[in-house]
Amino acid sequence: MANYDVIVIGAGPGGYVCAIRCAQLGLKTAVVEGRETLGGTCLNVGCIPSKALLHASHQLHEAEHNFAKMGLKGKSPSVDWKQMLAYKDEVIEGNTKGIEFLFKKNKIDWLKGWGSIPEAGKVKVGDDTHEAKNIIIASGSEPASLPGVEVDEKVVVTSTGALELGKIPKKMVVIGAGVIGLELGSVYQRLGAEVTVIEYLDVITPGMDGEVQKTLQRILKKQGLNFVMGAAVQKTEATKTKAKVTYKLRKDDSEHVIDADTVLVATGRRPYTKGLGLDELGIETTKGGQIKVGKDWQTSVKGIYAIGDAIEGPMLAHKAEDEGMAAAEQVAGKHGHVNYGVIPGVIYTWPEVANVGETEESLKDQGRAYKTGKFMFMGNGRAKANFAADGFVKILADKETDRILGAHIIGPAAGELIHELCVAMEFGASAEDLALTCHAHPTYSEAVREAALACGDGPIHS
Ligand SMILES: Cc1cc2nc3c(=O)[nH]c(=O)nc-3n(C[C@H](O)[C@H](O)[C@H](O)COP(=O)(O)OP(=O)(O)OC[C@H]3O[C@@H](n4cnc5c(N)ncnc54)[C@H](O)[C@@H]3O)c2cc1C
Ligand SMILES: NC(=O)c1ccc[n+]([C@@H]2O[C@H](COP(=O)([O-])OP(=O)(O)OC[C@H]3O[C@@H](n4cnc5c(N)ncnc54)[C@H](O)[C@@H]3O)[C@@H](O)[C@H]2O)c1
Repeated sequence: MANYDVIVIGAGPGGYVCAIRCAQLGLKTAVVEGRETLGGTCLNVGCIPSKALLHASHQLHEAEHNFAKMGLKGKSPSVDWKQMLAYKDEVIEGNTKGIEFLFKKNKIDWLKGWGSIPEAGKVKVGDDTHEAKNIIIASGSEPASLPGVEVDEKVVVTSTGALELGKIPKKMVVIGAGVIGLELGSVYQRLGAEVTVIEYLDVITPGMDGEVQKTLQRILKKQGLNFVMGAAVQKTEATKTKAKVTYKLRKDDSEHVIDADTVLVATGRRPYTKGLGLDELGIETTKGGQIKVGKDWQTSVKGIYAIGDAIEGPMLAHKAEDEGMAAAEQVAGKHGHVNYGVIPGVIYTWPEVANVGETEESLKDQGRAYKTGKFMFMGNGRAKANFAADGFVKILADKETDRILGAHIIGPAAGELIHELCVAMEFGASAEDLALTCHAHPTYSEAVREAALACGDGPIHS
């Protein structure tokens, strides 16, 4: 069979980006993918379809809540669920076909099927064994399971099933107030479902800045999402059309039961490495099943690398992409680099939430002296005009040097605004550097500048 410089296993954002960079660097490259389409979890059942449904349902929310205020009167649109799903599928197809085009353009072979690694330097796909000087595992992740909860992807679903429900449920229970639970919970709440989110902890979106957690939960509650906090789900019992969810409140151990048409299990994801032959190869993994890698993304076996959701770190598409590019550069004899301190996270609810770097909590834990510059979107003219004045920008800077250490945004276009702060942090900028940069008016970005001003002598509009 063919000989390659590199075979990448998995065509998600980690794998396909890695393969394109390998090809750009002159390496003969193939990608093994078992799915029918390229793009992995992100393009097929993750980032892209969920954002399509968030976009569509947000338009409905705007029509129902804000159009009349602007003088746009008349009946709000009704929901044609089949058409909404068709739109979502078209978006997926456009994106996955786009990766096929990029593979052809970069002369990357797609080896169709599920791959395994019989020994270093060899990848088996079906009956064929291919040789490769380097192998990069980018096999991604799958939804974590929950004891007592049996997923049928019809009534009790993971995010995958939730992206193609037969109909909009009247009552939905979401287990887990993490990113998936809040994004997809918001979709169905906007489309008319009564959504209850059951969360084990006392806060939503663990790990995020505490003030943002509280603000987001308050806003989502106001939009109509119900929360049961500090509750451990014990079991689900499903028929063909309904389910009962039993949970225990941690504070008093009392047991409660709630009914739903659909139960979304969104309690995290775990690495997917089934069938690769890791144990036989002696590739070391963590207790959580992540493949262990060194600073160059090489595993414990020489010539075999791993990236993306299959290794440690945040399970995010852009983190996987960055590792894909860096690993490709390592393989090509260059110096790949990922700055793990500047990986943004975005939750695509309305308002959006975005963060990068340290939180107040992590800085306190480190005992590091910091200052906070905060600006409410209420003082931003563009946000007020667009009914988007909920939320704030918060910048955390070193108390002595003024260097930006982290930023937290809840508000309109937070997922775009955060990148100004990422670039600033990459360049080692101070809050004053941002505060002295002219920002166009009227833009949401002015709120970022005002937060930077708040780290110094104070913002203008509050
Ligand atoms: C509902 C949802 C929404 C999300 N939204 C976002 C978001 O908005 N932003 C964000 O940054 N992240 C988001 N994520 C997370 C994001 O999808 C992942 O972090 C990202 O896809 C990881 O990329 P990856 O390349 O490591 O793996 P994956 O995308 O999981 O791709 C791995 C690929 O490898 C293939 N594969 C596995 N084993 C083999 C094998 N042995 N042989 C052949 N092929 C194999 C799989 O079929 C799969 O296609 C979301 C996830 C979900 C579930
Ligand atoms: N916008 C984005 O970037 C985006 C969107 C979707 C998914 N993702 C990625 O996908 C991954 C998985 O997302 P997720 O939302 O499933 O996981 P998550 O880790 O974000 O959240 C899981 C939540 O479930 C809770 N939980 C765990 N066990 C529970 C139980 N028994 N009962 C009640 N609650 C329980 C946790 O406390 C946590 O709040 C995340 O790592 C995320 O980064 C990212």
